[in-house]
Amino acid sequence: MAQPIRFELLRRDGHSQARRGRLTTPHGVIETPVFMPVGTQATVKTMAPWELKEIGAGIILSNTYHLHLRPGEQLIDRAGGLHGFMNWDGAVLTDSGGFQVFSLADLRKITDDGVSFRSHLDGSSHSFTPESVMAIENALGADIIMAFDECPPYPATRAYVETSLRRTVDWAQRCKASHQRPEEQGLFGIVQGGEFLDLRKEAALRLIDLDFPGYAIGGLSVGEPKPLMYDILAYTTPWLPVDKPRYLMGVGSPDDLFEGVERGVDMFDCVLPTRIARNGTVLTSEGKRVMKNARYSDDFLPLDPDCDCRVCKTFSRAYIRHLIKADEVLGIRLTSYHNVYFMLDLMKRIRQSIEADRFLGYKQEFYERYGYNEK
Ligand SMILES: CNc1nc2cc3nc[nH]c(=O)c3cc2[nH]1
Repeated sequence: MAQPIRFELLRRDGHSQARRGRLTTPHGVIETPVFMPVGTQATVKTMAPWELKEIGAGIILSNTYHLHLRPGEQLIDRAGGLHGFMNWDGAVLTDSGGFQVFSLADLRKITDDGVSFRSHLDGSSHSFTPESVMAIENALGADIIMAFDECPPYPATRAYVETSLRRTVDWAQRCKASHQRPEEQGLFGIVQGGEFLDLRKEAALRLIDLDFPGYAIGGLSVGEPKPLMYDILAYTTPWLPVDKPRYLMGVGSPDDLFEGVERGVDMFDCVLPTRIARNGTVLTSEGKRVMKNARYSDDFLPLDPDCDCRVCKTFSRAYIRHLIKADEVLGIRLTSYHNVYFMLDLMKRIRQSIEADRFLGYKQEFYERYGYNEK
């Protein structure tokens, strides 16, 4: 059977788990490690698809939970799936909704069959099962779809995590059995197991038996201390197939990208760059800058003098501060555009550093300038 998703491992770093790879999808070739901008409701907030294209975004994420509730997968299916609806010809990955049900919906009830919940929008009753979520993701038409899983809260007891792990593996099997478009959409399994390393290993091995084209590491970036997230990552990735992509869900900030790549992660997604942009905070090579700060009122430098993005080549900090202070919509468009460019450009430099066998050196260099001095 033709596989819609193919991964080539191009180079392994000699001094860490970092990898340089290439992910071929029905909507383009993605260089890894890759950062995926988040487009929850079929839009990366404030950005048009042609802007995403011009800054080099190859793949974006959208959310099954949100799009099922509004406008509904039937409408999107009639529009030609997410690609037709958004008029985006790059790749799309959809999350499977489990995490959003637990982080957004009300009155959730979870059983071995699935989850029932009330919409956070209008309180209407809904239920997700592996089969119903596959039907939604098949209708949305993403190139990569996530299996329906349960992301345990942090902290959670070992007993709770064990039950939810068993459920997640059982649901992964049911997703695989009910996936209607396996030749067009690659289905990734999601490794759970909480903070319990033996359960992480069990989850990985049981999902590998189901042979997915890629594996996500879930249950992280849910409030656990970062050192714990990094330790769980370092333990889990070696159990996953070296020739398949590893996707760390919901991560992360610039330092998380370095720490994740160093521990063998190929794919990342995070709302951070677009979320902080909407309150006027920008990412730069010298750290974050809060543009509302009065110190920028007559600062005529670009947001980041080292950045080649269109915003940094066109506008000053003073102008952007004015827009943000005046609540002018152009303000958050410019900060969003710059922040997404920053994350994509950072990932490009990380890929180049792996190719040049200087990943750890580049990490140290970035940390010192950005202000994460490890000393
Ligand atoms: C922002 N942090 C975060 N976003 C996530 C999305 C997820 N989706 C499915 N399954 C997960 O375990 C999961 C964990 C996540 N952590």
